[in-house]
Amino acid sequence: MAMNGDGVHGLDRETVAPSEAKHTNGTPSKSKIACENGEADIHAAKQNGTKRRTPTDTFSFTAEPTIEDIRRMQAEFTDERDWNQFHQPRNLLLAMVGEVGEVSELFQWRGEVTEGLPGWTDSEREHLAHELSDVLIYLVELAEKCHIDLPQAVLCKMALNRLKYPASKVHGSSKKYTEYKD
Ligand SMILES: Nc1ccn([C@H]2C[C@H](O)[C@@H](COP(=O)(O)OP(=O)(O)OP(=O)(O)O)O2)c(=O)n1
Repeated sequence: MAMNGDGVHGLDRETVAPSEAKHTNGTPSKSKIACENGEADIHAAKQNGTKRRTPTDTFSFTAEPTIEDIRRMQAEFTDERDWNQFHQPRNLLLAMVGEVGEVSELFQWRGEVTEGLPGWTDSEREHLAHELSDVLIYLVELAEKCHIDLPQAVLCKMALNRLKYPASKVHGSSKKYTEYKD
């Protein structure tokens, strides 16, 4: 039986970056504070997110289904087929990686592809939409089966990314954070 929302525990944020979770004096670490501020970040992103791009660059998603909606729909799909018995974390991981391979196949041998995929046919776009959806569906179910609250984990990880890559420091550079000297 697939888990309902009650069975999915929230992410223990201290497991996201265990080595950084607390300073030795017991005060919360920067990363823990960053994770806790994630909720505020989402509102700021909603207000500022599209301002930095020109109108021709903007593309946005519809609001639904949410990640939780996707988790629930996939749980119903597997329950109806008695497939939960096959959907352990490792199998889901392998299935997801297989679907990532199918996405890669669509880009294979095309050379660089620019944003918006100019030149792709409707059928190629539809195929890509299907394969990307397969990846997302398996990713969401994998997170569920690992008891990772994916939306909260994403908020937390983005907050950590902002700490690791301050815009003022890395603007316009694609260097890995380990390449910065200070
Ligand atoms: N045991 C399974 C089999 C399928 N699916 C669901 C999740 C994916 O969204 C989709 C994957 O189906 P396929 O394995 O048939 O893969 P494709 O749809 O990519 O078909 P193909 O490999 O022919 O492109 O169906 C699932 O949850 N569990």
